[in-house]
Amino acid sequence: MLKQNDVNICTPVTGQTMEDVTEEVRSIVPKNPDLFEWRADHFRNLADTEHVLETLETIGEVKKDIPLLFTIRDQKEGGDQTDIDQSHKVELIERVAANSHVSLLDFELRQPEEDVERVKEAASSNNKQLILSFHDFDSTPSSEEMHAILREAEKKGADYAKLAVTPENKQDVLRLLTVTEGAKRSLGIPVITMAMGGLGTVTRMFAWYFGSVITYAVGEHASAPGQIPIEELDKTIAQLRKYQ
Ligand SMILES: O=C1C[C@@](O)(C(=O)O)C[C@@H](O)[C@@H]1O
Repeated sequence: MLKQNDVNICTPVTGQTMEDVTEEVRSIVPKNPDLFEWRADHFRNLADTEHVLETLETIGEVKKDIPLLFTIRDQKEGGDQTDIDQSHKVELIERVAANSHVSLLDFELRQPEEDVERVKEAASSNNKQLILSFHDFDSTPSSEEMHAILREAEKKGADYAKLAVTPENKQDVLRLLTVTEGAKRSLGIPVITMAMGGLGTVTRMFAWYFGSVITYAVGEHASAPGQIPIEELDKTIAQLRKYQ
């Protein structure tokens, strides 16, 4: 599964069709990510559950033994528009949770309480891990709020607490890193943090050093602002590792 107490590089997959998604995974495999994220909100045919499950099979055939994270990102938190409503989304996640190719699910902390509960139940009854995440595409909340968000994810039963923010200046970037370091010491679950956009790129390279266990990198296509290609991230991480 994922490396604990160490960084895992995750490459999102954003294709719109079964063919695109499968080809994307196939071409990223040689780049050796630690994890794939299927950002299924970009998929054009989510309403057809059987087609989604079939696509998981084709991903399974090409992804080697690299774990797969399944995410349908809400539009309010940076996702694409989908062809399904909220209740269909939760039902689909429940079906996906039972699929053997999927190891982890990502769901937003700010989704309706009963839906978070259902996704949590789907994850634990299928032995899958759950990331509860929070994205702020406008700003960086106060340090107290960021701590509270990560703690809330733990309280709601997440296996990983994730926080993505948008910095307006370098102080915001430093606060995110400080919160990461503090949360790593005080929470009982691992944290995943990043500051988005160019100002935050340093967190994609180095937040792991402060305790974040996943960093998202471009395999073929970016899924959020500020991600850098996996080949370059690999070198940067290796460089710090060598001398730390
Ligand atoms: O939540 C995250 C983190 C992310 O938003 C990022 O900023 O790298 C990228 C998304 O694909 C992923 O689901």
